Amino acid sequence: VAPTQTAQIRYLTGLMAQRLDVAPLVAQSKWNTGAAINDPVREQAILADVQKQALAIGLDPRFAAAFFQAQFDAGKLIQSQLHQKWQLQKQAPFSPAPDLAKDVRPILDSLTPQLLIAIKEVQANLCQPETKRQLQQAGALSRFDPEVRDAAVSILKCP
Ligand SMILES: C=C(O[C@@H]1C=C(C(=O)O)C=C[C@H]1O)C(=O)O
Repeated sequence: VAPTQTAQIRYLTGLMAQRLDVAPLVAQSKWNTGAAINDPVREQAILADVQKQALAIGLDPRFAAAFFQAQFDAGKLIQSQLHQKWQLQKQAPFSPAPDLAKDVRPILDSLTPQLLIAIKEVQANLCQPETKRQLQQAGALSRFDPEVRDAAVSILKCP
């Protein structure tokens, strides 16, 4: 396996992990405000932006959108698991709680252009036999549970 390919997969999965790490903050702020975990309006706004940015860097906008939808789904799984746990524990509101609009969404948005560059690099290698294994065994994603990992990674496959 070319070292550059390994480095590209590490870069991508590192960014995916950074994005998933934001999900507990989203879950906390939504726990406090009672806002729904699923926010289709926000998702559509991100996807519109993602498609525009993808076009600008010569990446297939449909692939970019499908990738981000998978990352939303993985993040929402983390949020649902946490809300379920907090319900059982009768968790009190978090204090201090992160503000979704001011503190949390800017982190997600700042990762978007980096993720787009990273998936553009990896997309070219999706049909190489080692890529699948490297994606599934990526160290950066190993701390998420298999369901979450699968939701995030399975979109990255040979077409
Ligand atoms: C992260 C949020 O929650 C959900 C997950 C999203 C994401 O991963 O970007 C976007 C919208 C929501 O469905 C949010 O509302 O900002």
